Amino acid sequence: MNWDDASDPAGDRLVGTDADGEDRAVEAALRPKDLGEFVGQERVREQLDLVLKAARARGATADHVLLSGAPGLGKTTLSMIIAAEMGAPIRITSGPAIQHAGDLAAILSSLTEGEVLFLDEIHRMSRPAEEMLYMAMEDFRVDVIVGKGPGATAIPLELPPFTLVGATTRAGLLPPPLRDRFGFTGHMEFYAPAELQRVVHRSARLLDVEIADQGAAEIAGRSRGTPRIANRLLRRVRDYAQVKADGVITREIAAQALDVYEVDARGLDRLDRAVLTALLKLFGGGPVGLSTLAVAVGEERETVEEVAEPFLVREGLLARTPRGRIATPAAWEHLGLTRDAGAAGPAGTPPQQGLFGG
Ligand SMILES: Nc1ncnc2c1ncn2[C@@H]1O[C@H](COP(=O)(O)OP(=O)(O)OP(=O)(O)O)[C@@H](O)[C@H]1O
Repeated sequence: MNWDDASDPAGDRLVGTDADGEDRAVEAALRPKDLGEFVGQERVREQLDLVLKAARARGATADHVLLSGAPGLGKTTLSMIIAAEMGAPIRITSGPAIQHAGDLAAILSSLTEGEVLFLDEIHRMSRPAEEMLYMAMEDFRVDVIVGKGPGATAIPLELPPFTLVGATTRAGLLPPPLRDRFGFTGHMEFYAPAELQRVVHRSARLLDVEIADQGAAEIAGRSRGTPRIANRLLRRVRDYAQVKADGVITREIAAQALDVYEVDARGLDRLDRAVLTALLKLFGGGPVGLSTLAVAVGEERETVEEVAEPFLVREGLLARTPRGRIATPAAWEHLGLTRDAGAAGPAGTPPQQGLFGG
């Protein structure tokens, strides 16, 4: 799975990790503004706090920072916090937007002293731009090439000191020379339910929504460890609470609302459950090949592999083995099936363990 393949084939999913238009509109209002407000990620927060405090004490520009982690965990938010804590402006761009070294030169040469440059999906920059970035990060200088062929000349351009904040879904995707030029690397983890509960409470307060502790816990438990999803589910639950109740989000209201939206107690949506149900009911828990599984749920191979499976694997419900996909005991338990009953299938499909796994 390629986390960074932002073209999510099931992009309108309530539990999708990429930001949609509505997310973007609301996220600006929900972003924590300083490290104190930023929930969770204790280790990264503490380390970053030291880096920034030390830079401020020296009156220097902060070291370059690399943030790695899945989408929606708060990398953009943290980069804005870094700028705010340093009292510096921030410029936001992304790897795919920088296709030519010239694009990067234009951005770099217009930075002001101390400015934070946030480069999202930094691993998707073009190679020439990447090489230009090495020198810019290390020496605050770039060589702008003028002309072509034997007559081409490199004109050195001095840059003001700046802080690069790079974000990537996996630090391992970066070439070592780039990775080594960051003074600090923070790995963002998925959030624990209690942390997400705090995110939900905070967002509810900002959105002026009344929510009970158990209501926030119910949303948090279904948010797949991701604040972006928690905030999105909160908005849908708020709609439900307004239309079907008195606007207050209790545990029951949150559970009913998310059942309507087909996000189950563990955060699986319709697609995840379809994959798991097919694996259990039609193939006796596997092993079964990806293509067969995809046909069984009427989806593209890529959709099953890139959209549904990563979370199922992370949750320990499905395993990818050389012989095919297999369900774990937790999958049977989650769907309330037993091996024999499950393998019999809903419409009397014969058990198929022998055929597929044995
Ligand atoms: N630690 C946190 N505390 C409170 N809210 C958070 C936290 N992390 C993220 N959020 C909220 O989650 C939403 C998504 O965060 P953000 O855009 O920073 O994620 P991201 O990692 O940059 O995602 P992407 O990689 O897709 O750009 C924002 O609305 C932000 O307010």
